[in-house]
Amino acid sequence: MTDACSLKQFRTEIDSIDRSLIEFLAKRFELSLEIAMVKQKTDAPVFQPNRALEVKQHYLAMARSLGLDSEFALNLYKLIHDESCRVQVRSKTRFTNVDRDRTTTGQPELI
Ligand SMILES: O=C(O)C(=O)C[C@]1(C(=O)O)C=C[C@@H](O)C=C1
Repeated sequence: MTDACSLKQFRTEIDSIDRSLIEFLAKRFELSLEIAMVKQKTDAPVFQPNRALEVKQHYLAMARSLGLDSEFALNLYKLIHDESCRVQVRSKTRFTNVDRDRTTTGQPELI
C-alpha cells in the first residue's frame, strides 16, 4: 500500500471516530436535558458539586488507564461539563442568576 493510500485510510478512520464522538456527545446532552427536567420538578440546582467531582475523577481515572494526558482529560471534562450545565440552564423556563453564574465559573456561588 502506498503512503498516500494509507494516509487516506487513516483519515477516513479519524473522520468516522469524530462522527461517533459528536454523536455520543449529542446523546450525552440529550440525557442532560432529561436531568434538567427532573431538576426543574424538584427545584434542584443545575450545578451539582459532588456529582461533578465524581465525573471529573472518572475522566482522570479513564485517562490514566488509557495513557492519556491528565490535563487533556481535565480540559475535556470541563468543556463537556460546562456545556451540559449551559444546556440545562437554557432549557429552564425560569432560572436564577446563581445557576447562570455557576455554569460560567464552574464553581458554586454563595447563596
Ligand atoms: O448529574 C447531574 O446532575 C447532571 O446534571 C449531569 C452533570 C454532567 O454533565 O456530568 C451536569 C451537571 C452537574 O454539575 C453534574 C453532572
